[in-house]
Amino acid sequence: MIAEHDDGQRDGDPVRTLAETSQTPAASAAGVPVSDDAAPADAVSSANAVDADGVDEGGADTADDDLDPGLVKAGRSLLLGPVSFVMGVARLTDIPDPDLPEIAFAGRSNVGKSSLINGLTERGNLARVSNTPGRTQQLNFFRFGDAMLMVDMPGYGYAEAPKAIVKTWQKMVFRYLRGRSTLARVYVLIDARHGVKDNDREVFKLLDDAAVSYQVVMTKADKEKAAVLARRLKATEEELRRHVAAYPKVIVTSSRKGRGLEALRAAIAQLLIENRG
Ligand SMILES: Nc1nc2c(ncn2[C@@H]2O[C@H](COP(=O)(O)OP(=O)(O)OP(=O)(O)O)[C@@H](O)[C@H]2O)c(=O)[nH]1
Ligand SMILES: [Mg+2]
Repeated sequence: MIAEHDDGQRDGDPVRTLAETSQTPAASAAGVPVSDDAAPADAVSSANAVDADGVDEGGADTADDDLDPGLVKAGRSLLLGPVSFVMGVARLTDIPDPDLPEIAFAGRSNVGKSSLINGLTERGNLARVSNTPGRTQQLNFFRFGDAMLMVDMPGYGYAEAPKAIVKTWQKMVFRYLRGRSTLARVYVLIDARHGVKDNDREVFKLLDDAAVSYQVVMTKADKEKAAVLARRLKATEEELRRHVAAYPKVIVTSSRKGRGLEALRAAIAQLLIENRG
């Protein structure tokens, strides 16, 4: 039985404004609300300590408490503020003008990209989620005020769709990652149960070669025991040290349990602050 939310974006949908919160609009023209005491990058990643007591039992990561409050506030204001679906793109010639900083969520099919976007924005149906690998088949662009664009990407690797179609969209994913001038960071999602696979390594190499900054986010942490997760986290961070464009710290998340979302929001806010220079 395939469970999916079917009220997300559609091919060729008109621009669609989604639920707007009462929060301060994310973006003054400059982007993110800034705290004068913004913490260094490492403060954000310190939220990733793995709990010692087994599979995540739910609730936000307790280490979220260690985050810089200014960045957390900026991250919440940005990600929980107004967001609109801009368009779904099947051909690179159709993508929106590169007039805002952009972040993209990449990863193997079914790793949890669309779910993470819904978790980060607390909009259950912003991005389409499915048990079937290969649900997202276009580059889906979301706009956060005047602050940034976010892209939900089709997955790479195995997908339950005709081979020729999968090949076309995966080619587009790789070309987009290589050639988008406004791409501020790619979040490469890795399933906590599976760790880094060879097709993830291909993406790491592509991003290294293209000098596109990227950070690994582990997903579905609720599905893995804490001890295994801790080992996998260490191994992944060790592997990333060999990659020039990789951010050294991994953020551990569970969209299902809300874990790590505050840390990721704060990291995105910090990125935009840095990007603004
Ligand atoms: N247990 C658990 N399941 C999750 C989590 N995040 C996503 N899932 C499930 O994983 C499946 C795939 O999620 P999606 O968000 O559609 O994954 P995706 O990477 O966007 O997939 P494609 O678009 O097909 O590449 C769905 O059944 C989700 O409910 C999580 O944090 N924990
Ligand atoms: Mg998806």
